[in-house]
Amino acid sequence: MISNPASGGGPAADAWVYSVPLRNRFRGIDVRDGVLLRGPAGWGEFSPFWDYEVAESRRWWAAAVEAATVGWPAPLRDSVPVNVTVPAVDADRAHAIVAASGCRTAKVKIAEPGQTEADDLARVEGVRDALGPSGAVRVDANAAWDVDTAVARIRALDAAVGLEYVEQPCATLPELAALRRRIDVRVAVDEGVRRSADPLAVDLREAGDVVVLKVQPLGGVRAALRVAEAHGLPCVVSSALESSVGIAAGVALAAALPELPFACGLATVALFTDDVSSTPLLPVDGRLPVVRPVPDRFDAVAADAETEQRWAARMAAVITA
Ligand SMILES: O=C(O)CCC(=O)c1ccccc1C(=O)O
Ligand SMILES: [Mg+2]
Repeated sequence: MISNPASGGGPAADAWVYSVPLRNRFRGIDVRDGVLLRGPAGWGEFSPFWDYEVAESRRWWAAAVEAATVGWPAPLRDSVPVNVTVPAVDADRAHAIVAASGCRTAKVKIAEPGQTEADDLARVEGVRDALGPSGAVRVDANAAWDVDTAVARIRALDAAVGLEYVEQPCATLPELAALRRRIDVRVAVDEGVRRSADPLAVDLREAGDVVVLKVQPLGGVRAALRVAEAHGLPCVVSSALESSVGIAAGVALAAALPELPFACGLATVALFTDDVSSTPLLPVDGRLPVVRPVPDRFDAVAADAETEQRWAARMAAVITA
C-alpha cells in the first residue's frame, strides 16, 4: 500500500508533491498543487482544493487510492473527445486559446466575480468566431446567479452564439428547477452533485438535463460510474484541474461509461504551464487517448518544502478516522 506520504518525496518515492503555475487564473487559483501516490496498480492523484474541508477531501483520497491500488474498469473506447476550457479571459485571448486547441467544443467560464455581462458576451463571441458555426459552445457560471439573472443572461448568450448547455447557473437544485422551466437551453449540474453529501441520492429530475462527473470529487472512477447509473441522465466527464495523472482517471471514467454523448472537460493540462509527465495528456485533434502517463518530471515540478509539509498534514488528517 502507500507507505511514505509526501515527506522526503524524491523522484523514486511512492508519494510526491507537485506544484505548477497556471497560464491564467482559474477558479481563483494561480498555482495548482497536489500529491501523486504510487501503488501496485500505478499512480494516483490526491489534490482537493485548499478551501475544501477534511470530510469533503475524503472522496478525493478514495479516488487516489483506487488509482494506485486497484486501477479502473476496462475501457469501452480507446480515445475520448474533449472540450477546450476557456478561463475568464478577454475575447482576443479566448479566441486564441480556442483556435490553438484543435477542439470542436469549447467550455467558457462566465459570471466571474468582478466582470460584467458585456465581458461574458465578448468572450463567448470570440469563442464562437474561433470555432465557426459547427462547433459547440457551453458555458459554466459556477453557481453565480439567482434565477432571474440566469434567465436573462442565458437567453442573451444563447441568442448571440447558441449554447450546447449551461453548467450550474444557480447554486441550489430548486433554483435550477425553476430556471429550467423558463429557458430552452439544457442545464448541466456540477456542484449540485459533486459537493453534495450524497451524490447518489440528490434528486435531479426537475433540476438538470446533464450530470457532470468528476472522478476525485465523487470518490473514484467506480463511484462516478455508480452516480451516472443512479441518475440515468446523459453525463459529461470533467476534470478537477489535475495533472496528467489525475486526468488519466477522468479519461478512464469517460472510456468506461456506457454512453458518452458529450465532449469531456479533460483538456485542462493545457491550462498548466508544465506537467508532471513528459507525455502530458494534451488533446490531439480534439481527443485524448486512453493512457496512463508516467510522472517523470519530478525535478521540474516539485513543490517547495513548505507545500510538501502542508500536503503531508492534509493526508494525515484525511487518513485519520
Ligand atoms: O470542464 C472543463 O472544461 C474543465 C474543468 C472545470 O471547469 C473545473 C475545474 C476545476 C474545478 C471546477 C471546474 C468546474 O467545472 O466548475
Ligand atoms: Mg463546473
